[in-house]
Amino acid sequence: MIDADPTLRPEPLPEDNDRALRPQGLGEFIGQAEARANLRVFIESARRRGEAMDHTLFHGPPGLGKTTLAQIVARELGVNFRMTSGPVLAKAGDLAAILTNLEARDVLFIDEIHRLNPAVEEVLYPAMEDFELDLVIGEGPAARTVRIELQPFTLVGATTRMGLLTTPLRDRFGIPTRLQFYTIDELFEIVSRNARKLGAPADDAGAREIARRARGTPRIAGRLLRRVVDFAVVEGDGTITRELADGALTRLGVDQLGLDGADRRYLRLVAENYGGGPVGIETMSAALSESRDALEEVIEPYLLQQGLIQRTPRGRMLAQKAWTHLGIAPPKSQSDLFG
Ligand SMILES: Nc1ncnc2c1ncn2[C@@H]1O[C@H](COP(=O)(O)OP(=O)(O)OP(=O)(O)O)[C@@H](O)[C@H]1O
Ligand SMILES: [Mg+2]
Repeated sequence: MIDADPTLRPEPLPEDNDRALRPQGLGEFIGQAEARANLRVFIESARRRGEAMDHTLFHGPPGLGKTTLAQIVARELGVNFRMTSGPVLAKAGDLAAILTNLEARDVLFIDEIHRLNPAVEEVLYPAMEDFELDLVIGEGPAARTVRIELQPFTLVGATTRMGLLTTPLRDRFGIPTRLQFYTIDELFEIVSRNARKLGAPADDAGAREIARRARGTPRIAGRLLRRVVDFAVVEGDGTITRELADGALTRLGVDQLGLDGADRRYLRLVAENYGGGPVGIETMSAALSESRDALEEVIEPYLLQQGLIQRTPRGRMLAQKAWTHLGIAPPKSQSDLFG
């Protein structure tokens, strides 16, 4: 595009969109009431004492606000925010370079912290505990260790897989915080606010319809809202009503419970190929051509929370609600189970 009309801007990247809707302060952050109330106290205390806040770990399914909260913590503490992620830190030296550049009380955010290389993790232990770095200089017999003092800092880790964190790492977080799926009321507030930010009027029933079908997740609420806005602009009069939202979401393959195609494929596989289960996660992974991680991190948490599936020692099983939702009658052995 050369010499384009300035009104014909290229579509902003999804990242930019995300940024536009990201809450900036704790007061603007909706939901996670318990985590928010606690963080408020820890932030205020650190500020008054003039110390670095204790290391904080956010864990929970994708899109619930871990990165957002980490940024908010730094902003509320009035310190710099440095961001990296587990897979990016390949060598101990990479982490050492970041740590030695931190200013007093800064927040260092490590996303996907369960994917840290063990050699890098070793460096993190004394850094977190004593704000010290043990660096090995040279090689072979000439190698020696030098100790470097670090500025006190706050490590904020985020993970979708708490279970994959090593115990020594987990134990070094003074503030472990589990994020929960959002209620429909909370998502309703988020959708209404974001609709205003996007300049797309949504009536209450329209906003609620999107909230109901957002899988308990603000990121999904934001994504669905944008698509519904598209339909409202092109096929409606620009206003988001319940009918418009319902029609748009149905066309996008998001059903009444907010399940998408991948969720339904999962449920249908257990129902149709395994008589409702139990079926092992590896078998599911192979049959769906999805990694086990994706099933456990992204798909299953919401199905479990909704009471659609159960985890048993022998594998996953469908609950009665899933059969009803799929409109399939459970096999005899299963319906006996449900009485
Ligand atoms: N409480 C909230 N209120 C409003 N918007 C929110 C809230 N929490 C998250 N969001 C929005 O949802 C989107 C996803 O949030 P975020 O990136 O913080 O999730 P995450 O937990 O870090 O996800 P991932 O595990 O994939 O990294 C962002 O656009 C953010 O603005
Ligand atoms: Mg994130």
